Amino acid sequence: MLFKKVTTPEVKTIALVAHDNMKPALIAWTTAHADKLKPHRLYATGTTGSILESQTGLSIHKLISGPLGGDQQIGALITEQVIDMMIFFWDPLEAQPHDPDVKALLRLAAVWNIPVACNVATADLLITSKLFDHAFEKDVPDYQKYLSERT
Ligand SMILES: O=C(CO)COP(=O)(O)O
Repeated sequence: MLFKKVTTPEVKTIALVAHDNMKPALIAWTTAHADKLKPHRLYATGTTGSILESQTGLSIHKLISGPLGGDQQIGALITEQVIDMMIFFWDPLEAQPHDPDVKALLRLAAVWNIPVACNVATADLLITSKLFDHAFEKDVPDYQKYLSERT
């Protein structure tokens, strides 16, 4: 795969997602960091977004609920390079009906070099990074080159 440099902007688009048993942890984390999150554009799967909005007062663009396709919507936004960062507290102790979608979302986040936090410790590291509020460069797949070499 050929890669190219892109700049992740200062104001980021951040996806927030949590499975049901992990929602309390995401609510607590989002509440604790609401001031730092507020300047950024926030997206979430349906239930997570509705709860976070009502509990934190943050404005959140809500997608479909995860089991009904929300994980796939976030994955699609990653391939369109809309999402810059993802906080996804998936449940390591309970199988989900949409496990294939969860795996697909995590795979696309890896393909597109998205910073992802799957637990509170990593989320804390990301949000306290000096790059959280600054632009930074990263490598992503160079789709135009990929296409031109295959056609
Ligand atoms: O299932 C999810 C992620 O896989 C989250 O979906 P909800 O936010 O709708 O609960």
